[in-house]
Amino acid sequence: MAKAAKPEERKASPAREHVLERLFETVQSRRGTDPTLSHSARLMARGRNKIAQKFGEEAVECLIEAVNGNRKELVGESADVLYHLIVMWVDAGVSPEDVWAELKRREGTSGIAEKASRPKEKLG
Ligand SMILES: N=c1c2ncn([C@@H]3O[C@H](COP(=O)(O)OP(=O)(O)OP(=O)(O)O)[C@@H](O)[C@H]3O)c2ncn1[C@@H]1O[C@H](COP(=O)(O)O)[C@@H](O)[C@H]1O
Repeated sequence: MAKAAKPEERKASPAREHVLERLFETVQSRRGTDPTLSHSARLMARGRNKIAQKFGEEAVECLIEAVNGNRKELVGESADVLYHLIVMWVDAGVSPEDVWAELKRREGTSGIAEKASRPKEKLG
């Protein structure tokens, strides 16, 4: 009988990672296409400020659902945030691999320890 993987040996769900990568590829393929046929193309044609504004709006809607304890709505708003974040990555030339690499670089470093290691800001 196969042994159950220890928590540290368990791989991240492939489906979770792949859906974001597929979405990235889809949005990237929409760049410069007909904005009447693709919401992503329309959003990117409206420019970086509009993309950033939409991301900010979706993030605020997401945090409102979290604060209000609306689990189902939080799931939907989270999907909106991720979609708009991916549009922002495509527009800025950032790839999912860039972000995964940064997350992997941080693996195992506590946020508390990282903050404590920062150079102290000078006062006054
Ligand atoms: N995940 C999404 C996704 N989430 C949200 N949205 C759209 O985002 C829009 C948000 O509506 P809003 O009124 O807030 O935004 P807006 O139309 O820019 O409005 P204003 O700022 O002008 O007021 C809606 O049209 C949603 O359908 C998405 N549109 C596309 N995707 C994914 O992107 C793929 C490619 O889509 P297209 O680029 O449309 O082909 C799709 O197959 C999906 O997988």
